[in-house]
Order: sequence, then structure tokens, then C-alpha cells
Amino acid sequence: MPVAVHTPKPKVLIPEKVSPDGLALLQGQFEVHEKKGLSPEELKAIIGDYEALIVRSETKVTAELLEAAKKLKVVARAGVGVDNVDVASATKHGIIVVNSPSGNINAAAEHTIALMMSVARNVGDACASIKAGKWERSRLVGVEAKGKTLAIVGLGKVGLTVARIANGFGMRLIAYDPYANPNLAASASVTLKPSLADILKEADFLTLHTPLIASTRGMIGAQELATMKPTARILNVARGGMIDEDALLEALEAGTIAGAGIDVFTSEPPQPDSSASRLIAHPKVVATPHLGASTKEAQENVSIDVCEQVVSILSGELPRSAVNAPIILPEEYRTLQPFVALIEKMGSLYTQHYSSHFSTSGKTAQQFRTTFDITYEGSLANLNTTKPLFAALVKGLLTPFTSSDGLNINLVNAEILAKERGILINEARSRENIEDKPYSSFVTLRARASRSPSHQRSDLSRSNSPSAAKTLKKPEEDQIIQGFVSANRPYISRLDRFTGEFVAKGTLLICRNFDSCGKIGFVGSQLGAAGVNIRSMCVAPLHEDVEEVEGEVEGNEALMILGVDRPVGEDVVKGLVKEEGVLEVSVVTL
Ligand SMILES: NC(=O)C1=CN([C@@H]2O[C@H](COP(=O)(O)OP(=O)(O)OC[C@H]3O[C@@H](n4cnc5c(N)ncnc54)[C@H](O)[C@@H]3O)[C@@H](O)[C@H]2O)C=CC1
Ligand SMILES: O=C(O)C(=O)COP(=O)(O)O
Repeated sequence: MPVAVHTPKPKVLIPEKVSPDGLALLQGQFEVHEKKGLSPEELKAIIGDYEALIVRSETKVTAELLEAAKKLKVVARAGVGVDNVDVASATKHGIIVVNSPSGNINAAAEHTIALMMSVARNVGDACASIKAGKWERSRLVGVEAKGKTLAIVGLGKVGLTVARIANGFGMRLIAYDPYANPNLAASASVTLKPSLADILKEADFLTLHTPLIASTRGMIGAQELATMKPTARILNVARGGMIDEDALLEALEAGTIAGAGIDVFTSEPPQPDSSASRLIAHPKVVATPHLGASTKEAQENVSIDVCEQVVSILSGELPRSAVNAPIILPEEYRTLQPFVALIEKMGSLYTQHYSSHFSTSGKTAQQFRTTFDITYEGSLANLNTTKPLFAALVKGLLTPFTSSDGLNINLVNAEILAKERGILINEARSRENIEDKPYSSFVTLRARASRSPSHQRSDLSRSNSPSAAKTLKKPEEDQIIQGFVSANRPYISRLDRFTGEFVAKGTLLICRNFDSCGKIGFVGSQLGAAGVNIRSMCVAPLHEDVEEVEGEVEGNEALMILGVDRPVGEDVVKGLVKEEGVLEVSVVTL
């Protein structure tokens, strides 16, 4: 009686508060563990059990933690900034880092405006004063935003949203961002300036909206503050570390800066007695504990956004916002996804079929070839990026070798791994008309024969002429697999010298046999006797380009591809090739 095999569900760890709206998507298919308040040591001790980690800004995802994360496939940042994640280390380990690039933009922008108005009208100070029983109207006179200059550093998603709201207040808008889109800037009535110095001197309010990276760390220090108007007010809802907290405190004390609204700090929560703590306590400062993204709406958005991506990644699909992988446009993503599955299966078929098969002379293993040409034909040739397809091929080629040592191959590390293993993949596109075919695109994988002077005639990559194809002869021929997608299912349409369409799925028994009567019956009865049920069958005759060569057996051969319901044992395979007529058998699982 077959024994039911229990496959454990992948585990997802969430060490911070993440909205339940997204987590609901994970329940059922994964084991979801919400464990708040873990120390770095405690986190490191348990991370090895998890396939996915979902964090916000508090968890430090260090190289040391990632080293211990043996099963981890994805770090999902439920927010924008990934400065708390060692992305380079994640890339090295093949761990995908995803974020939610737009889920909390509006929240961060509105919080910036809230701080700007609070600083302008002394809301923090006034609130503390009235709660203390005072009534200080003349001490707490503020300024208006209307007519003032708002200087924006970093005109990305948050910066632009702030600009659009501030435009409604009647503010004059200037920005410094060397990579900004001038059309977007103009449409938000923002004048781009060529340098930081240019906007600092004109600012009545200065607001920061860049990521924390090498070029922005410490970008506002004593020198920069000294060039600003004494009436200027500074806002930071981006990251601590971009403003020198000591220098800002000094400027506020000296009265050379009028006030500040600060949501983020160099160390969070700030250490007691640190400059950040003194800034928070300063009467001219309105401070909040990193609340930029803390709205119900933003938390729902980011949670759903990253949880959907965790589901995709753990299901072997592409994420939409990977930080350490090429960005794919949504429409391209839809086109690519079925081909990612097809190409991975073509690579895996290649490795399994050619690396080990049974023939009349016993089990033989061929040398794994390392030079491949992959050609995308038809509408697939128009894609902007084929990186996910490249990664899928590397994964398909290597996974049959490497699954046991747990190597995690994905679009993040595929290129590095291919290089490390000496695999050379040449990608080509062909826009040739394929209107005569029943599908819009197809893919050809060709493993090049090793070159020696006497074999050069067989190298089809150097000549596409039909006469070159006719010279194909064992043992120096190229190995060819062709495939296409129909109704989202991956099909193989050519395997070596044989053409026939079969679905690349499940366990397949691939038999090369003499193209003569009785072979199907013989194989069927052998499998039946072994209790193996045949679910599908395809007979693939010789490809039309391959000429029947007099005196050679190839001209009289066909492939029989049988989809079977269970793995086929070695004894059954040996029994098949013993009988004259079945020349070679391989078993592959796709
Ligand atoms: N306080 C909070 O809760 C939140 C904070 N944030 C922070 O806001 C930052 C910005 O977010 P988005 O606008 O979504 O990012 P974004 O990537 O859309 O925009 C960042 C902009 O900064 C510009 N930039 C980069 N280096 C620069 C430099 N040296 N000088 C001037 N400009 C530079 C880029 O060209 C880009 O246009 C995030 O990185 C995150 O750290 C985001 C959301 C919530
Ligand atoms: O999205 C961001 O970059 C933020 O700073 C939000 O941080 P949080 O998720 O609230 O810890």
C-alpha cells in the first residue's frame, strides 16, 4: 500500500508588527510565526528553520543572520527603505529581497506635511504648554506655509507627493535630485536646481526624501546648516543618519536654524543622553517615533504587497518588486511567467535526459556540456529583459545536480553561479515570422558539441543552412531541445533529432526505439507488469531536417515519450532496453 508522504509547509517568520491583512494570504499554505521582541541572538538561533522573513525597519537583517538562514528564500521588507537589510549578502546567498515601493508613500508624505505644519505653528510646544495649564498665545506665534519656499532633497515618490500637496498650500517648490525626471518635476511645479547648495540657501522649509545610501549619509552637517537662513525649518521623514544630529542641535541652540520636525533617528529608539534624545527634548523640535508609514491604510497596503510577493516566491514564481533583481514591468511579467516555467523545465530535461540513460550497453552518463545557445523566437524576441529566462535556464540545468546540497538558484544569483561553474550561455533573439506555427513564441536550447577541428562541420551556431543540419551525426552533434507555451502549459516540441509535442510535466519515460511495429505494445506491457500506469503518450519521429542516412540506424528511429504516474525503477528500465528495438531509455521528472 502506498505510504502518504507528509511534506512540511514552508515557514514564514515575522518578528515585527505587520498588518494581518497580508498575513491572511499566507495562512493555510505556510506556517506563519509572529514572534515579536526577539534579540539578534534569538533571531539568529531560529532563522535556519524559515523559508521567508518579513520585517519592517526594526529588524537588522545582517550578513551574520543571513549566513545562518540556510533555508531562507526571501526577505520581505513591509515598507520602502531596505537600509536595515544587507542586500549584498542576501544576493550572494541567492536570497531575494523584496519591498513595497509605493504602499506607504502617501502616508510618509502626509506625515511630512503634518510635521511641517506642526513646526510652522509650534503645535508640539503649544500642546505641551496648554496641557501644563498655561495659556501662552504671544510666545507661540507661528509662520504660514503660503508663499514660502519648500526645498526638497530627493524628488522621488515621497518627494513628489509632498510637492503636490505643498503646491496646494501656495508654496514655491525647488528641488535637488540629480536623477529626477524633469517632466514629473515640471508637472508638480517644482524647479530643479543643479546642486544641494543652491536649494539650501533659498529654503524656508527643507525636507529630505532620499534613501540612506553612501552619498546621502551625513549630507546635512554643520557646513550645510551654516548656509541656510536662520528662519529656516528642517524636516526629516526619510532616515536618521542623513542629518548630523549634533550639528542640528547646535544650530537650534544657537538660533541659526528656527526649528525641526523629525521622524527618524540615527539609532532607533535613540539612546538616552544621545544627541538624538536631546534633539527630541528641544522645544523647537517636533519629534515622532518613526511614524511616517504608520497609518492603517499604509500598513494594509505594504502588508498585502509583500505577502503576495512571498507567496509568489515560495511558489517558484517571480516577485514584482525585487530589490536585488532586475525590475520587470507588469505586462512583461505576465508574458514571461509561463516561459520562465518552460525554460526551467527545458534546462532540467536537458540535464536529466542527457546526463544519464540506459542503453543496451548498460547505464551511460554523458559529459555535461557547458556551452549553450538559447534562442527566443516570435513575440518573445521583443521583450526588454530576458534575465528571468536566463536565470530559469541556469536553475533548470543545475538543479538536478544541486538540489541535494541545497543550492538556491534564482534570478538573483543565477549569473554568478553559471560563471562559477563555467557555464556559458549565449542568448539570441530571432524575429523571424512564425505565423505558420500554432503558437506565438518558441524557444530553442542548443548544447554545443565540443569542438575539435574534425567536428567543426557540425557546429550549427556557425551555420544555419539546412545542408549544415543534414551533416548532424553522432557523436559530435549538437543537442537540441525546443519548446513553446500553449494555454499557459509548457510543451516540448523537439528533442534532439525528433519532433513531437508533449507536456513538460511529471515523470516521463523517454525511449529511443526502432520505428517499427510492436514497440508501443511491448513497452506498455512491461510497464503494466510493473504496476506503472501510463497517463500520456507521444511518438516523435525524426525531425524533417535530419536526413535518413543509408546504413545508419538513426534514419529508422523514433522517440516514444510516456507520461507515467510514478517513478520507474532501474530494474524496469533495464528490462525495456534488453528487448531488441528499444535502444535507449531515460527517466526524467519535470
Ligand atoms: N519615515 C518613514 O516611515 C518612511 C520613510 N521613507 C524613506 O523615504 C525614502 C524615499 O522614499 P521614496 O520616495 O519612495 O524613494 P524613491 O526611490 O522613489 O526616491 C528617492 C529619490 O532620491 C533621489 N536621490 C538619491 N540619491 C540622492 C542624492 N545623493 N541627492 C539627491 N537626491 C538623491 C533619487 O534620485 C530618487 O528620486 C526611502 O528610502 C525611505 O528611507 C519611506 C517611507 C516611510
Ligand atoms: O518604509 C519605510 O522606509 C519606512 O521607513 C517605514 O518603516 P516602518 O515599516 O514603519 O518601520
